[in-house]
Amino acid sequence: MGDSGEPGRVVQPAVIEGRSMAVLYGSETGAAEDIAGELGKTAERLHFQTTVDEMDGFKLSDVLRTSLVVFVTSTTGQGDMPKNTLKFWKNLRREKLNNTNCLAPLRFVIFGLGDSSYPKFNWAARKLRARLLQLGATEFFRAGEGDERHDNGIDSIYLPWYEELKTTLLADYPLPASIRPIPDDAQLPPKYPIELLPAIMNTATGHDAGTEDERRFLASKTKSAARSHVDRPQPVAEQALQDWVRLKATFPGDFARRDGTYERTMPRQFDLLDKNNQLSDHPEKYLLEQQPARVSESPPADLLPIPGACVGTLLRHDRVTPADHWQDVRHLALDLALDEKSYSNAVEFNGHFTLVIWPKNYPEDVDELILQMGWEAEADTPIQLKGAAPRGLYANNRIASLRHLLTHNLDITAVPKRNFIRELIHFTTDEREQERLKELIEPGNEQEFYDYTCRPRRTILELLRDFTGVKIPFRRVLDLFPIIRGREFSVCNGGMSLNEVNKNFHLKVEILVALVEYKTIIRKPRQGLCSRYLKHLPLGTRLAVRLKTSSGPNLVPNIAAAKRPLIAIATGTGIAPIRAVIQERNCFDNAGDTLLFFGCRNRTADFHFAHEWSSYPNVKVYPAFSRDSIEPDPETTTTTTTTITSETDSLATAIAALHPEAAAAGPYDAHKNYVQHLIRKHAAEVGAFMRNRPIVMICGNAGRMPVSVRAALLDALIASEVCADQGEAERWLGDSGKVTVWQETW
Ligand SMILES: Cc1cc2nc3c(=O)[nH]c(=O)nc-3n(C[C@H](O)[C@H](O)[C@H](O)COP(=O)(O)O)c2cc1C
Repeated sequence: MGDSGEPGRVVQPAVIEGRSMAVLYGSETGAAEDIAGELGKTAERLHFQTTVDEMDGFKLSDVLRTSLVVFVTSTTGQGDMPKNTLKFWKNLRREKLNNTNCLAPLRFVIFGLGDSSYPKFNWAARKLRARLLQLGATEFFRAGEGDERHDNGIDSIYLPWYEELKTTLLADYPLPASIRPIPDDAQLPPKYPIELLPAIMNTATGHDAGTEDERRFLASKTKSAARSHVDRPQPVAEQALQDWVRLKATFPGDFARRDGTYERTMPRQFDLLDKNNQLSDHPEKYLLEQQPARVSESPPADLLPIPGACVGTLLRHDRVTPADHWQDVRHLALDLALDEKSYSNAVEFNGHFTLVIWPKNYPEDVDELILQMGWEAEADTPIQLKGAAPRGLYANNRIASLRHLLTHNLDITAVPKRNFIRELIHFTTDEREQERLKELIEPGNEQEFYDYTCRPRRTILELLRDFTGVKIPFRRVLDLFPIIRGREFSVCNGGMSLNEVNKNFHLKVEILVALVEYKTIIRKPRQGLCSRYLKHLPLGTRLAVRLKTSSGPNLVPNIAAAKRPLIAIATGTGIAPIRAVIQERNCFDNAGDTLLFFGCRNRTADFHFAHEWSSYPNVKVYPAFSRDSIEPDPETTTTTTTTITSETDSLATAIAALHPEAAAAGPYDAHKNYVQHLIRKHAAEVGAFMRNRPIVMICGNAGRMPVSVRAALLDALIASEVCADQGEAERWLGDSGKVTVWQETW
């Protein structure tokens, strides 16, 4: 044990004059932030004085005072910079900096995170890199571009890039002969240590914790809290079996094999489930059991001090898919109480919003972690941060207790990242566990790591169950556990419907949420943290939420925009932003026509908002039911306003000429019924819209869907003779003077 009471040695990086590094990230959902955190730790081990921060937390002038800067940024929206880089980016783009060579002293490197199914792949990183070079900065190592579409996601490109970067840093920035890199078996000092405050006023009770009374009170509270952890004793036989299995395991291969066999035989993409509001269309991979996971006590309703948040009260909470449907989709409505300024900003915006919700952990999970880590004695004592709080931690400086922090702020059910596992090595004295943990993150073992973590979506809590020797010192929790991030949901209503609450400065917002629930072969059915939290939220619950304007262009800024034709293509809950935009457009007189291509499984199960479209005479719907009979029945389809037009022979011939292989199987891929097939089928109408400067929205599943939809739009442009060939069609679709394309896929 070190003198801090922690196992292992703690080594402070040396202070070496002129050796500093800033790792600056731009991140929407945390992937780039994780990578920045890992790079920051590596830099510390190489004795760089290191700062890790979002780009907007850093001034341009500070960049020049740092020896090396590593930029890590994802791309969002339609090739846009993430929100937490916009200030920095605006500064960098100032015209007066042009031709000044003002960044000549800067040595930098950049790693981008993107998704190649978007046409503007990794544009944020590319734009940033181009501007830095233009202003005279020098790249000290090659840029990297991670792609979510690769087999192991971003890691496929990132890991080799990271290893090479480390080697380059050591070679090009050698340490003085007397100083060696901090080895992996030594710990870095904590960045966000917390301390217990037994002697301060306990705000919850009003008692002075320093008095005899308070000490007794806290002691009894702690005791009962400790007792509450063991309210679910494990049957002896079950325990013995688990111990035996663990003993026999040659980890991690054995665990991974047992856990991964099933998934490995299925198509990939399992890791995509990590996204918000998303459930990829492969139910056979997660085989959700119909009985819900056991629900105990709900998370407490405390409202966190989230900047820019308002209080939302749950007005509506309906499951909109049948109980026997594989996917549980919820339609929620909240009454948001805004201040006057936020209200008028929102009303003036006219565009479409996202709602950010911060989920919480369930008390039973928190209890389990406390017991497992042996934190019973400290769990209910007030705590205080010793220094600055990590970004995104929305808590008062003086926090009610460790239990409170674990419930409201720390994501104890996240999928463990490599960095987390690396740190755990310091906190077990069991050599076999240390070996297993090391093996898991060793270069070359990426597949094992994926099979053990991402693919079965094993949670941190479950990992700690497998490594019972790990005891994390409570002072380190903020350094180890990820912070619970707000989850963003596309608001699915707009226009007049926002004002249905009828109270001053209140807005009614609705969201459509596909609950992320599935079962892998390891133990229990899984639910995303937010899905589990939302699923059991009773009406009337008050939540701290943030209403954000969506990234990218506002699609309905004025009447002229509302009059433009709209080609909307959605799958599943991707209908959410489209419904909002249709409602917003139809607040204006003579709003333009809409062609809506909507893909789902069944007319009766997940044709979301089907009954609503008939109230808009300017909206024509073409539904693609992938699991119903191949061709929608014209009779019943017209009742939902869709008129199936019979296509001309010449159009069919034109499509067949473009895709002879499909034509051989029958016209318009007759064996399939996805949105892209309907776009081709109705190419004449699509073409007519294309001639009139339409807005094109593509929303829903990421991956193949947007790529196939774009290919179908190109085909439609050619088949309808708007464009002569593929090249012209591509230029047409890429020309913002002819068409505005807006994509939101996840
Ligand atoms: C709404 C949305 C828009 C996106 N737009 C792009 C894009 O235009 N180009 C791209 O390469 N990747 C795009 N992506 C993919 C992200 O850059 C990628 O998933 C990245 O790993 C996210 O990192 P983050 O969690 O740090 O934001 C988009 C993702 C989402 C959810």
